[in-house]
Amino acid sequence: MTDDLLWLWIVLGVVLLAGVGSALVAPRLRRRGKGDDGAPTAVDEAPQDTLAPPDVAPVETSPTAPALETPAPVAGRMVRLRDRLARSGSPLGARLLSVLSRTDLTEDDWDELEETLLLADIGAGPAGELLEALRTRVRVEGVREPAAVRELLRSELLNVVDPTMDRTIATTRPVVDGVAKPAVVLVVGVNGTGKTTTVGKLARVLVAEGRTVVLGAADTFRAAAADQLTTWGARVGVETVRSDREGADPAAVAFDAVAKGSRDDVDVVLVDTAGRLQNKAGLMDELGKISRVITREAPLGEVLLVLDATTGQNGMQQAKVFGEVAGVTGIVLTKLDGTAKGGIVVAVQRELGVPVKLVGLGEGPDDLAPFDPEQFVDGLLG
Ligand SMILES: Nc1nc2c(ncn2[C@@H]2O[C@H](COP(=O)(O)OP(=O)(O)OP(=O)(O)O)[C@@H](O)[C@H]2O)c(=O)[nH]1
Repeated sequence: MTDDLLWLWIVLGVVLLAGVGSALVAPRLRRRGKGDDGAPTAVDEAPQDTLAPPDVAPVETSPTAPALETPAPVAGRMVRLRDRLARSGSPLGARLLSVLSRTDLTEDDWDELEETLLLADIGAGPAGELLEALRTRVRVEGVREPAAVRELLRSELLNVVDPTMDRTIATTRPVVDGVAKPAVVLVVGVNGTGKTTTVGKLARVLVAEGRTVVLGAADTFRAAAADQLTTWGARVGVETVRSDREGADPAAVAFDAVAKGSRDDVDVVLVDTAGRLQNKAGLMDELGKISRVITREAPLGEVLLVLDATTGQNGMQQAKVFGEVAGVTGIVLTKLDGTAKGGIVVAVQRELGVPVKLVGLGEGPDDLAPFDPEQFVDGLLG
């Protein structure tokens, strides 16, 4: 009886093994050659790697993170602007100096000076003040020496640029109810002036100074703007908060960015916005909502208005609208490398009553400098 049972088990085992073996071998044969009817199967035509056994896991190729860049030091960047202004075709200062150095200045000479100033976009008000001051000093001091004339012009130009204005960017962290919040900087302006680029460059300036930063891509009008900003941030290890939906609520993105900045305990949150609003009421609504929503999470430390220096007086009207609706606290004058008309610095400060704090000097990642009136005037004088 026991022997019979043993044989039964052996026979069952052999049958089972034969079944499993053929089940494994048959598909392999089909893969290698033909189907049952000898015709090539769909599997034959498939690329070889699709036949890998399921227990071989696909290799995860995570995208290689870009190597982090080290932003250039901030000190000395203005020197580059000074040199560029000085080398530009016909520096404002050189023309002013050539007229001022004439003996016995006539009314025609003064008219020529005025015209030169107006052509440099300095604006009628500041031009009048500058000429008045120069007339008085030339009459009283009777300056003739080229070096003395230069010094006289330098000090009067410096006066109209106003070295007393506070040009620091408010990036000191505010403390609310005993908790340190990130300093929030909102960047506004007409589209194409260089807002996104400026936010990216400013992030690099802050990183160069050892600050931690989060970016908010609240320019939801153009999906590419968020991509552009994300790339700027990634290059220096800075995260960007964005919405994947084009046309998403910019205030919601701004809020999320500031909330993330608070959670991550970062020093500064920079928020980029869109500038494509059709009318003043729409602009006021959108920027008003962004500011209100941000301040629920942290105080708004700075509102920077980005202006394109090459648009000269034409950009002033738009600048004024932004100035009225956005509570601007500082100006970023971009593309100063593309104009010899440095006078716009003076005009825009006068029109808006706020200082130029940063200037754009080119398309390079570190072509943004804290504005320095003395270096600027030296550049104008050539
Ligand atoms: N030469 C020069 N070009 C600049 C400067 N700043 C920005 N640009 C260029 O200006 C162009 C527009 O810049 P963006 O930063 O995209 O402008 P934006 O205001 O964000 O534009 P929207 O997103 O359309 O609202 C880009 O080609 C920048 O490289 C600067 O200081 N000098």
